[in-house]
Amino acid sequence: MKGLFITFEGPEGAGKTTVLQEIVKKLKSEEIPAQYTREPGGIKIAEEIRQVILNKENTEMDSRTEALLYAAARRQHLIEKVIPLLEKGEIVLCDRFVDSSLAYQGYARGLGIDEVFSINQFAIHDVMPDLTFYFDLSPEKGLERIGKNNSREVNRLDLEGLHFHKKVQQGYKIINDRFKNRVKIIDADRALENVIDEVYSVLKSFMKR
Ligand SMILES: Nc1ncnc2c1ncn2[C@@H]1O[C@H](COP(=O)(O)OP(=O)(O)OP(=O)(O)O)[C@@H](O)[C@H]1O
Ligand SMILES: Cc1cn([C@H]2C[C@H](O)[C@@H](COP(=O)(O)O)O2)c(=O)[nH]c1=O
Repeated sequence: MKGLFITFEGPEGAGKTTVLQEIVKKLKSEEIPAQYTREPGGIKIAEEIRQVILNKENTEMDSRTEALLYAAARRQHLIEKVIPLLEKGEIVLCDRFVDSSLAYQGYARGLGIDEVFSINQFAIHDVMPDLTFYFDLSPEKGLERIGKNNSREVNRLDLEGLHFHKKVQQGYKIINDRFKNRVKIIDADRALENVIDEVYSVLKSFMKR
């Protein structure tokens, strides 16, 4: 595929969405074709699956069901949106991808990183990101940031306790190590402008490689 698939990962409230949208604006201002998208979501069917997964009332959802729903949303999003854009040569910047499933469902929910990767292989068919930005921020600070954001709707995963979010962070450490060739760790505990500047500079260098 001709385009570039760039993913943004990290804990809740780390600043991924805010930075990602600024990066897309910067790329477009240089007339570089780039698209923002997100998981779970990005297209109608996957947005509908997102509503089911993140609905606060679905407290009875089984962990394997949760993992399969994320993988189903991922499959449809890849087929309908991501792969066609990559084939057109665009830069696709995606808010979360398979590493989220490995950290949240594989490690924090205890389903096993390898097991969750295996069900995702069925969904992604070896389509993996070219580059992943991991936004490094403590779960305490991330949850504090989203707590201050009144416009953000609290979802089912946000409501998990700090213990769960600490496990997510531990899971990401394992995954970042496993995929160190494609993961760039970004210190997200800085002024927003500094985070944007670093991500943009790493991305521009990557595009020239
Ligand atoms: N570097 C920063 N310093 C302080 N506040 C920030 C910074 N980056 C983002 N924020 C604020 O933190 C909140 C969460 O940001 P954002 O929604 O971008 O995070 P996220 O990583 O996408 O979170 P989630 O995965 O939970 O959706 C927002 O209110 C945003 O304005
Ligand atoms: C893709 C994906 C996401 N999650 C979790 C991570 C977040 O808690 C929510 C998504 O909300 P956001 O505001 O869009 O970040 O879902 C997950 O557990 N597994 C996944 O594969």
